[in-house]
Amino acid sequence: MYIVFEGIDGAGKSSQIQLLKEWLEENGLEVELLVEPTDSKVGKLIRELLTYDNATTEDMQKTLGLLFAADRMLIMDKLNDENKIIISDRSFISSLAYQEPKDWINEINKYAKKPDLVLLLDLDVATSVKRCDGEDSFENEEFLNKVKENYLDVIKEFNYEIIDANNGINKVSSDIKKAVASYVGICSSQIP
Ligand SMILES: Nc1ncnc2c1ncn2[C@@H]1O[C@H](COP(=O)(O)OP(=O)(O)O)[C@@H](O)[C@H]1O
Ligand SMILES: Cc1cn([C@H]2C[C@H](O)[C@@H](COP(=O)(O)OP(=O)(O)O)O2)c(=O)[nH]c1=O
Repeated sequence: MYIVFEGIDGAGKSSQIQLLKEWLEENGLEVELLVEPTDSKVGKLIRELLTYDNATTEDMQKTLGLLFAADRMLIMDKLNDENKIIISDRSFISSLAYQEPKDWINEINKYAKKPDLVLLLDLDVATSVKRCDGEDSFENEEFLNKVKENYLDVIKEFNYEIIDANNGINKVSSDIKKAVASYVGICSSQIP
């Protein structure tokens, strides 16, 4: 099963993925974690470009779109293991939310595997900017407002759950577990 966490910067994806992994493993399930951008040479180049002031320009966004698409192709083989639950921090859905135009992003990602479940951590943009260190040029209210709008549009094409990420960490984790339970055969009555 391929579960993907999506959301704007600082939504709580990394924190929640760790809590979900622990819970799934306590329930006897094998879990593997992935993250995009990856730690490949392509991923490292992406992270460097994200710190450049021109990262949000149309030309650079097209370059980033191609680099993100290439970077995720490097891990596509890991997504076919049906004996594990693969949880990824981001996917090509991030490209649909952050980059554009949408039809081109879909085309260059047409070989990317579609997630079985997308968990969209929906956070207020002002809170996101407060939580982030401002290193990436994307971490500004104007850009992230557009990203948040894009997420709520593109997500409808997938099997998804929207999680209110403005709550405390334990409440968010409980909501995520309740959303995931039926997909992985765990009884949700056990979830506090
Ligand atoms: N529910 C929450 N309430 C308050 N702070 C949170 C919450 N979830 C995460 N944080 C904090 O916000 C920051 C970003 O969290 P992180 O899990 O790294 O988000 P992401 O992976 O989406 O960027 C971290 O400092 C983390 O401790
Ligand atoms: C995977 C992906 C990430 N991104 C952006 C989202 C983040 O701003 C940045 C990833 O940096 P990261 O530090 O991982 O941010 P976060 O903790 O919020 O995930 O790259 C895209 O623009 N397109 C993509 O396809």
